[in-house]
Amino acid sequence: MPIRAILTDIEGTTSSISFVKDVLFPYARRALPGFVAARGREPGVRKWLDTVALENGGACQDSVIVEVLQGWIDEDRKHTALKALQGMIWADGYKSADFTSHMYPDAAPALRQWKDRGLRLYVYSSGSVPAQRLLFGHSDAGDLTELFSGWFDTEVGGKREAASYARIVEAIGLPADEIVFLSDVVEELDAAREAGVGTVLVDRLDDYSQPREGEATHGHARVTGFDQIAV
Ligand SMILES: CSCCC(=O)C(=O)COP(=O)(O)O
Ligand SMILES: [Mg+2]
Repeated sequence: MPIRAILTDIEGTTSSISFVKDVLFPYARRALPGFVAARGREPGVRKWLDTVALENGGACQDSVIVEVLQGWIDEDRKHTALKALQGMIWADGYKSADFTSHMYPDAAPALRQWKDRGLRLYVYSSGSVPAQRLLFGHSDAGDLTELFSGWFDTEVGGKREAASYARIVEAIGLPADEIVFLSDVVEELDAAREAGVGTVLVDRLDDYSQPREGEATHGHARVTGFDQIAV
């Protein structure tokens, strides 16, 4: 079956886990109290703060919501409300050039080559769609946003649920077996495979001290960089 689209994860796949954990998360954690104080009344922000409050028993002070969110950052919770708020906070960091996003050296050349060959490229990450656009728009390899035909976050569903990939397949409008999903997380690849999508485990040795080999790959094709992916 010819491959006509690539769907890629971000953290641990195009970009290092340490960039997300050591740069993005601490930035959001530090900026959160000021962000909520300054913008907490904006409807687009309030909606997510209220979602967090509801999950913590209902109405509570903003200072409590901030503490809950900071706890979630520490736990690396992939909660849609947290991810939406993080994306808004990171916008300031990228705009003021506090950081650019990490791209593995093999990622941007491969994405460009696949695009030039006529493949359609999509992103599926736990990071919100605005955060994904920021990350690819301010990467070490320049602005890569134009390469992508679509963006998906957890509003489509969790990354370990087959139904999310079925929805993405529907949105892309190609047969599932003409799409390949790239990720560092085996459970995400299992869910994609259940939906009929092709899978490649991107096993970044800088991110994972133990290579996932043999049974640990759950039978997914395994590469250590995008330059090893033949499509
Ligand atoms: C794109 S925003 C930064 C990454 C992030 O917050 C995150 O949770 C990434 O998870 P992924 O699904 O890309 O592994
Ligand atoms: Mg990942």
